[in-house]
Amino acid sequence: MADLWQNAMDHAVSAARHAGEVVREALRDDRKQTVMTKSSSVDLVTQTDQKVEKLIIQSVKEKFPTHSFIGEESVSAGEPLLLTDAPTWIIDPIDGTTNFVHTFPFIAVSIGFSVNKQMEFGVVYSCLEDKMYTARRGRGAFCNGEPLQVSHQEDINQSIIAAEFGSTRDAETVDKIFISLRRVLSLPVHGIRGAGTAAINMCLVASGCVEAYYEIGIHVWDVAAGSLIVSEAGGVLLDTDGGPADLMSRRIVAANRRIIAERLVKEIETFSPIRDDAAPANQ
Ligand SMILES: O=P(O)(O)O[C@H]1[C@H](O)[C@@H](O)[C@H](O)[C@H](O)[C@@H]1O
Ligand SMILES: [Mg+2]
Ligand SMILES: [Mg+2]
Repeated sequence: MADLWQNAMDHAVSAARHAGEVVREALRDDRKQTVMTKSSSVDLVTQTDQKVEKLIIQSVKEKFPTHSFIGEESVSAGEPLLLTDAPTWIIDPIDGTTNFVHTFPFIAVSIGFSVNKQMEFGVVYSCLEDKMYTARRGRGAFCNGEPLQVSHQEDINQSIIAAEFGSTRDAETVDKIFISLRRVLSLPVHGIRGAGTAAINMCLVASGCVEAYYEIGIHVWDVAAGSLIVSEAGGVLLDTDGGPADLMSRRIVAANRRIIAERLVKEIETFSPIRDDAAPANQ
């Protein structure tokens, strides 16, 4: 049977690689980046985020004019965040913008692709590591062409967990984040790490470098591509309440094994940010 989406995935890989060149070029350009803010004073965006997203979307439209898009910076500029059954490109042009602004070396271009609301492929390009993570539904996950396999560890006390502080800094949210961190650290676990980008955290789960990653506050574009890379590497995805993963819920647990995911969920002080598919406030 002809593989309908391989051509689209090949385009996603070349678009992500080109986007990575634009990111590296911007880092080499010593003219000061204009840094803007979105939902909070620490939720950063730059002209490079916006430029990269436009480049990716334009290149896709030329080849796949009927496809739909959910792009982080397009949504921020007012485009609807609507996931339909249509072939949809779910794009985070720079995942790890704070890292980009500070040249902290974990910066990803994340491109997920869904049809009938099911991920068909995911591409995450770690620009400074030159690592191209890819997954095609039912066909495994890879990094630069090498197969990926999650960790075999089933004891959370022998695990490293990835977590992030996010960009919401109100006292109530910060308290909940620290309650979870304290509980997880005190299990104890071997360590807690954070790359500063959800997409790369998920690729670290898929690579077997960390046993699990969790976060509350992310968006669908942060995790769409990484979710397929994790599951195709043999991993498990849950919501932070222990239910099935829901890419629009703004909550994610990605783990190597269900036993690790479910043990982790017991320690997470979960809460519910406004969903990505919630009706706009002014309706
Ligand atoms: O805004 P970008 O695209 O950099 O995405 C990151 C979020 O900004 C962080 O709050 C969040 O904690 C994650 O790091 C996420 O990847
Ligand atoms: Mg992001
Ligand atoms: Mg981003």
